[in-house]
Amino acid sequence: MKLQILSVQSCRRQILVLDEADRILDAGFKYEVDAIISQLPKHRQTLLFSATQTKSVKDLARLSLKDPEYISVHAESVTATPERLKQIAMEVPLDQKLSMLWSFIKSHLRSKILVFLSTCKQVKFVYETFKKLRPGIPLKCLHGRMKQIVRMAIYSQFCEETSVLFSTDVASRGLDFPAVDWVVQLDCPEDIPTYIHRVGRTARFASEGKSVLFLLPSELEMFRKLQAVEPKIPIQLRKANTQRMQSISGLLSSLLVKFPTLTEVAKGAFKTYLRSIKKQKDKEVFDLFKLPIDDFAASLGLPMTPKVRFIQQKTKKNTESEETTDSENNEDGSRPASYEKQQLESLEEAEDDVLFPKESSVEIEDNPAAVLPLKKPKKKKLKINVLRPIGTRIKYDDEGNIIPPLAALADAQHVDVLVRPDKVKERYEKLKEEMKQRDKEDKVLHRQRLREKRTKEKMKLKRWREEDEEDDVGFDMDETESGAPKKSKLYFNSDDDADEKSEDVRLKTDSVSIAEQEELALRLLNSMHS
Ligand SMILES: Nc1ncnc2c1ncn2[C@@H]1O[C@H](COP(=O)(O)OP(=O)(O)OP(=O)(O)O)[C@@H](O)[C@H]1O
Repeated sequence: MKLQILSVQSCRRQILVLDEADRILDAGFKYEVDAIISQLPKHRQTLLFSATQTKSVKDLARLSLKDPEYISVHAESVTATPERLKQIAMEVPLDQKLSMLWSFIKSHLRSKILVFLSTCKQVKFVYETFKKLRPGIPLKCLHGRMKQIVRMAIYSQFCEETSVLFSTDVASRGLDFPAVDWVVQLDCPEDIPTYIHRVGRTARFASEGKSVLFLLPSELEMFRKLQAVEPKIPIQLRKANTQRMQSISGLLSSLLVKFPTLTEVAKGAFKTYLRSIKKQKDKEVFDLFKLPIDDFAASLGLPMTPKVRFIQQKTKKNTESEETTDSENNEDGSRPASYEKQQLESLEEAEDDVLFPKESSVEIEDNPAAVLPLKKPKKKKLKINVLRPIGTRIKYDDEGNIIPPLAALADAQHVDVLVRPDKVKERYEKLKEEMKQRDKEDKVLHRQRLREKRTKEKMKLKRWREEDEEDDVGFDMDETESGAPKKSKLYFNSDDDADEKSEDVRLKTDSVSIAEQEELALRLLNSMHS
C-alpha cells in the first residue's frame, strides 16, 4: 500500500476524507499525511473510514480532531466479521501448506478463490508453478511489484471470471471483488485487523462466503487471539484431512529441474517467507526458529536448503554460546533470561541494515537491491602457509619399501641405491640399438613398398597399352595423309621406362601390319596371274 501526493493546493478545501484510516495513520505514511494536513485549514471536517478503526488518541491528535465522534455501522453486531461468513482455521505443517492448497483448489474448481500469501515472491512462485501444473481453473496473481495498470487489469479480470487469485495484502483492503466464494489465508496474517480485512473480501453486503486460515503448529496462538476478540470472530479450528491431500513436492521438484528459472523463484519464495516471519512483531505467534526449514525447502521442490544468513548467524551464535564460560550462566547452569533476548536484539540490529529496505511501504516487498549489502563483500585472500611441512608424501617401491620423494636429489648417500649409472647406460645403449634396428627394418619395408607400387603401376600401364593397341589393330587401319600408318595412341606418359616399352610395342605392331599387307598383295597378284 503506497500513498502518493499528487497535489496539495487545497487551502480552500473544508473536508478531509481518509479511507482505511487506521492504515493511513500508521507510521509508514507519516510524512505524506503530515504534508497533506499542513496544507489544510484548521477549521475543517475530517472523516475517517475503516473496518478496523483506530481509537488511538495519539493517532487522532495528529489530525487535530475536536470532539471526535465514533460511528459504527455495525454497532449492534455481535461479530466483528460479516454475519454470513463461515470461518475456519486449520493446523497445517509448513511443508504441507502447498500440497494442501493444491488439493483445496482441485476440490473447488467452480469457486472464486482469493489466496493470501506473505510476500511477492511467494505469490510469484505459487502462481508460476501451479499454472504449469494446470489445476483446471484459471489462475491469476496480484502483488505490489506489479505496475498499477497491470493490477487494474487483473482486478477487472478477477471480478468477471471464476478463478483463483494469489495475492499479497495489497488486495486485503479496499478492493471490492464481487462474489468471492473462498478467502484462503495460506500465510498467517500479521495481526487481527489484517485478518478481518482479508476475510472481508468475501461475504460482502448481502452475499455469503467462506474463509479458511492455515496455521502452523507454532502459530496456534493466533487462533486463541482471534477467539478472544470482542466483538467476536466466530472461527472454528478443524483438523486438516491429510488423507485427501495430494502431495505436490515431487511435482514441484520435477518442475524446477525442467524450468531452472523457477529454482530462483523458489529460493526467493523460501527466503522472503522466512524473512517475513522474522520481521513480524508478534513474537508469540511468529517464531522463526520453530520452523522446519529443511522440510519447507524440500516442499518447494528445492534440492537443497538455501542459505539464509540470519538463521546461520543465529545457529552459529547458539553453538558458540554453548562454549561460553559458566560465569555467564545462572547458578544452576541455566542461561539468564536476558541473554537470549540480547542475542536476538543484537542479531536483528545487525541484519536489519542488510536484509530490510528502509521503506515506508507496509507490504513486505522483495526489493533485491535492498537485500544486497551496500559494501562489496571483501574477497577472501588466499594465504600460503609457509610453515606447512613439505615432502611428506610417501612413495613405495615394488617391494613395499618406502622411497622418500626426490631422495636422489636430497640425499646423495642413497643415490647408488636408487639409481645405478652403469645400468642406466647399459639400458640406454640397448634402447639405442633397438631403435637403430627398427629404423633399418622400416627403411627396407618402405623401399619394398615403393618397388611394389611402381611395379603395379607399370603393369597397369602395360595392360592399358596392350588394350589400346588391340583397338588400333582392329578398327584403326587408315593411313595418315602422308601415307604413313597412324601412330598408336599413347594415353599415359608418366614413366620413361613405360615410353620405351610402348615404342617397342608400337614398332612390333607396325611391322606385323606391313607384312600382312605385303602377303595380301602377293596373294592378289598370284591369283591374277593364275
Ligand atoms: N446499501 C447498499 N445497498 C446495496 N449494496 C451495497 C450497499 N452498501 C454496500 N453495498 C455493496 O457492498 C459492497 C461493499 O461496499 P464497500 O466497498 O463500500 O465496502 P467497504 O466498507 O468500503 O469495504 P472495504 O473497505 O472492506 O473494502 C459493494 O459492492 C457495495 O456495492
